[in-house]
Amino acid sequence: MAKMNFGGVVENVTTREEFPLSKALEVLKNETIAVIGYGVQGPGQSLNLKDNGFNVIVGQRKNSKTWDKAVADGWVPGKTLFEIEEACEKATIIQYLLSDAAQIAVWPSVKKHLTAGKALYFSHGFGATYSDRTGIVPPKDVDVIMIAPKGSGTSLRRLFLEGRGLNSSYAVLQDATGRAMERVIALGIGVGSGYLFETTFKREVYSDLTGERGTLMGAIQGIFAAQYQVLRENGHTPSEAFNETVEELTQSLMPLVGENGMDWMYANCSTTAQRGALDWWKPFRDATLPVFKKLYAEVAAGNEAQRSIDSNSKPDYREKLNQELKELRESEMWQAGATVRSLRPERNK
Ligand SMILES: NC(=O)C1=CN([C@@H]2O[C@H](COP(=O)(O)OP(=O)(O)OC[C@H]3O[C@@H](n4cnc5c(N)ncnc54)[C@H](O)[C@@H]3O)[C@@H](O)[C@H]2O)C=CC1
Ligand SMILES: CC(=O)[C@](C)(O)C(=O)O
Ligand SMILES: [Mg+2]
Ligand SMILES: [Mg+2]
Repeated sequence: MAKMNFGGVVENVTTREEFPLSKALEVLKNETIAVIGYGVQGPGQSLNLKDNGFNVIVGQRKNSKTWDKAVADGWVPGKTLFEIEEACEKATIIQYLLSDAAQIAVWPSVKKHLTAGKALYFSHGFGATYSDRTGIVPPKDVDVIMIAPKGSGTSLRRLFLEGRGLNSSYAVLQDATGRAMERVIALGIGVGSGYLFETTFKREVYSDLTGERGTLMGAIQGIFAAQYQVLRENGHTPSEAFNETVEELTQSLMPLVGENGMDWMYANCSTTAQRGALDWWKPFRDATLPVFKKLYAEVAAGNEAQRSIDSNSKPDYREKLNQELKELRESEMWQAGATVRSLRPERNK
């Protein structure tokens, strides 16, 4: 474990240099890892583990779309692909990668197979932190660990194939075997993490729920929609409004931020833009600060978790979500976006 200085605060991190793949393979050489669920994280983590040489099987409901997807991805029924309970029985490490709501419903079937010395692995602090709402209370004689990749399972796989790696946080909630820490770090390296930073289950779920509702997903759509509306109300065309709100950000400016930070992106824009951005970021911060404070309080109170459990446990939750995504897709702004994307020269090759 290395100590790294993050803007003046020293934290524990683990990199592939100090914990190479060879060491991870050694630590887990006698383990059978069962990845339960084949939605978004399941494919990314299981395929990366397999390509890295670990002993991994997949557990998924038969007669489901994702069972077929697992078969198409090369998992073999009866050999490396099983019904959930069968996979849990064979496993020494159970990676519980069902949706957070489904984890509640399936918990009794998984718990049954959590015999002494096994490890229960999550990719989110949700189920165990909000145990009063989820009923997920692991037996005392198993390790309870977490690797939470900080991004979509789709990116986890894509970056792995490019020889890069998404960062993940890790935590140990219960160490029954004395091996929980080496198990979790080895798994973090195995699933293809770029580096690992330390957290707790509670801190992970509070920050993750805040981030996805905030700047990563919710707030960004909100601020896009507000600016687009103002531009349209003032007579700007959809193409102009979309370009000045979204396209320039995703295609030109955000990649620069990702590469070298905000000041570097600013420095690569006009002095006119720099003057304005440096003046206006603070009013935007001040306007949104109360919303972020409210959001965090809702997360900490468990209300966001409860809302997600309630809505995603309904039988038609997928149809409802798809309907809302469709409304977003069919809004003028994102329809304009579809046309803008179709005009990117590389799409016409
Ligand atoms: N989506 C992502 O990229 C990320 C997800 N996570 C966490 O990883 C975990 C897995 O999330 P996702 O991959 O998004 O899950 P998901 O929503 O894609 O669902 C995973 C699987 O659950 C199965 N499933 C749903 N309901 C079921 C039921 N009642 N019985 C049996 N199986 C059922 C689906 O068939 C699917 O294979 C969650 O804890 C999530 O918070 C963490 C980081 C990013
Ligand atoms: C991709 C990710 O890490 C999220 C946004 O937190 C999630 O999918 O839950
Ligand atoms: Mg996340
Ligand atoms: Mg999340």
